[in-house]
Amino acid sequence: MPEPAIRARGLSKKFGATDAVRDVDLEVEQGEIFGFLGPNGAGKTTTINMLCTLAEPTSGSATVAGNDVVTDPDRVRLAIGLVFQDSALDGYLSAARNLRLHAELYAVPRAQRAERIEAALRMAGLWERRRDIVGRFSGGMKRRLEVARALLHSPKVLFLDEPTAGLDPQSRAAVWEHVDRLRREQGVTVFLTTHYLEEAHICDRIAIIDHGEIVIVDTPDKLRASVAEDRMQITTDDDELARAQLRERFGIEAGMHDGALTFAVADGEQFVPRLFEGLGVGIHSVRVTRPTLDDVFLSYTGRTIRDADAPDARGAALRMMMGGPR
Ligand SMILES: Nc1ncnc2c1ncn2[C@@H]1O[C@H](COP(=O)(O)OP(=O)(O)OP(=O)(O)O)[C@@H](O)[C@H]1O
Repeated sequence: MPEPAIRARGLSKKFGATDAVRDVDLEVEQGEIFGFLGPNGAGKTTTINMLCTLAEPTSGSATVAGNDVVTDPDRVRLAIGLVFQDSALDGYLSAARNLRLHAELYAVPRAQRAERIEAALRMAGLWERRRDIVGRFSGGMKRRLEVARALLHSPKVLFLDEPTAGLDPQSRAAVWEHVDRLRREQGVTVFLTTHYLEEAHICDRIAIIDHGEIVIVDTPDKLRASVAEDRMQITTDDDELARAQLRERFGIEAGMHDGALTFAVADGEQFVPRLFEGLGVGIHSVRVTRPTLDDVFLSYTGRTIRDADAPDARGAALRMMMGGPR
């Protein structure tokens, strides 16, 4: 087995009496896209900061690309790329100049700089705009440039903290496409946090963290399957007969909703061929709806991610009702 890209054992951080991160155990494989989900104050940034050597653990240990974050922080820093919520680009400089500065800072060998910068700009779709001042870029372009910059020194692990926060849907999609390509073409391990659950599908696995503790880790599919069954809606030649057949042949109780026979099964997609084979009634249409990651988040944390994050009074009231942090 290759060494995991990230390994944490009992990783904990206290701020005074606050347990920001409690006893986190994690293993992220090389080349994996790993998502870290949790409401505000759950401990995501503190965990990332410890893994990136920006904060020291109170107890426990972690390695990144095989290097210990406490005893070998310099090697960890060389092995990682960082993209945080706040832009660290210089808006007065051109895209290419921003990358050149970073390459110098990370001592990318002089002979390789021009080539790497060109490759990074092309990958980010910004080669044509390389001479433009970054201050004039859209939010999405800046974020793609930041990801490109974070990869210039060929890190093994890329940390992205809310890389799509505040971007419009089109720019968000472009950032994810970029991240996905990086993984496919360069095998980079990606550790990311996001508030947009619908975007967490890009992840191979997701960890849900709440009150500083990891609640569950699994693939998006398995997480969805763990909280609810798929919902199926079918229309047929004879819905009453189909309903009786579903009960008799499959042991399923179906109801009529919105003009369709509706029922729940564990794996809708696999059930479709069985349905066609065994129902014995002509089927006109089949619709399979899977539980969403919002359902998963609600089930494991007792809150929806948006309620939990809402800065308004309604969000605060909800959190109080649910016993969460205010
Ligand atoms: N420097 C600090 N001093 C004191 N408490 C802190 C500090 N940093 C974080 N905390 C506390 O630790 C807990 C975890 O915070 P953290 O920023 O890691 O959460 P998060 O999940 O990243 O939230 P967000 O989505 O808002 O970034 C919170 O209760 C926060 O108030």
